[in-house]
Amino acid sequence: MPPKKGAVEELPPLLGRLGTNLKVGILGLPNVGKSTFFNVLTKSEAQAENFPFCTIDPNESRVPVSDPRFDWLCDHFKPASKVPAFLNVVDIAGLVKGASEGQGLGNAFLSHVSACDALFHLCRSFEDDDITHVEGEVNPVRDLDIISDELRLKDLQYLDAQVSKLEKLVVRANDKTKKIEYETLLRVQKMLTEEKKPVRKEIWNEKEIEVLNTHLLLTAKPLVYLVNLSETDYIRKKNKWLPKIKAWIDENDPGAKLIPFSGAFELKIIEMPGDEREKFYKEVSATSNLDKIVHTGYEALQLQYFFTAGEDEVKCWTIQKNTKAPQAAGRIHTDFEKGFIMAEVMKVADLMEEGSETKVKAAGKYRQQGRNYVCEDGDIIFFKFNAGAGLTTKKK
Ligand SMILES: Nc1ncnc2c1ncn2[C@@H]1O[C@H](COP(=O)(O)OP(=O)(O)OP(=O)(O)O)[C@@H](O)[C@H]1O
Ligand SMILES: [Mg+2]
Repeated sequence: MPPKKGAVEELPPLLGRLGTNLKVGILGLPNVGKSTFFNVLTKSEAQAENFPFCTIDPNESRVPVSDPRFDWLCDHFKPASKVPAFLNVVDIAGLVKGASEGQGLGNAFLSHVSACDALFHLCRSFEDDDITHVEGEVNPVRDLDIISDELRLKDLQYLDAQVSKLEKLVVRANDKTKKIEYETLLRVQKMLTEEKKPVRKEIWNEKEIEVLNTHLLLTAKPLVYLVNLSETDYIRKKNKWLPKIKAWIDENDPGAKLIPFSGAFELKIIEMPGDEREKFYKEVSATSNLDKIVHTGYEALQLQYFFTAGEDEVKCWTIQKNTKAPQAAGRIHTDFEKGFIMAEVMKVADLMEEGSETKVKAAGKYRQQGRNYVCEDGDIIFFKFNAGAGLTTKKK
């Protein structure tokens, strides 16, 4: 049956926590360069020392997401206030083999992972005899196995308890309301045990996603692999482990992103004044990879943003993918969502091409969208809403 006219059509839910204040955690063995990466990323002062477990409490910071469209809008409107989008990043303590059984920082560590919505899985591919490796020698492929096993084992441990609780209700007490939950978790348990496949790799239906979103398993979190190279290897774009890491990903996490970077290279350029840095980039034919990492992390969180733009302010408003216009309006104020009338949408590319809002309108590219409009990344939106007493207000 076609949906009723004017009704809001439902889109399939996303796997993961609902909300816009999502964060990406930096995951890896001790002493692989997580805090160094966090520091260069956030230019903050979290401890980066040459000894395992130097980061005990998770450090959290936010990093602006660069966007030439945002820069162009700021240049165009010259607003008093400029607010970019941010990626929330958490530096987590190192995980060791056996963490799921309480080794190292064990469960405390895993609860920090659990609080994140996506993960940068960082592995060490730089040699340095002065920097201790908890497993003896550098071998990122073995390290990838250790970490992914720990996450899987932790999920299994959690599932064992949940499944036996649900079994009592569904099988013994015939509670039909818990049947889907029980069956979904059984399927996850089987998949993690027999195929060793992470939850994020399976295609789930809507009901299953609803169940999974009440459990938030560690292997359901989107993951981006970061390989920490020596400065020399990063510059020459070569390292003996890279093909092996790629092969490991193809086998264990096909389709996942792999981004090489170098903590040492990034530390060096962070100290340089802008013009010196540009000169150095040319000299070595390499540039920082941090921007790419930030964008990939933001995408892994399934986030995007729309703009509000005017002389007062140019601002990026973070929304989850598949967000409809009324909910996007609700990001600005709950009244915008409650009294939503329409969204007036303009594309940055059209504004760039035409030169002004008036010309975009004249060219017929300024669109009025209703409740079912799914916001697209980088839309410039003006919401019209009914402010309680029947008053129609247009708000930027
Ligand atoms: N690409 C690199 N090349 C050489 N040395 C590096 C590189 N990246 C990081 N290091 C060095 O490795 C050491 C460990 O780094 P860091 O403290 O960032 O690790 P960590 O993963 O946060 O450790 P922990 O789990 O103990 O918190 C530091 O001395 C750092 O300067
Ligand atoms: Mg650290």
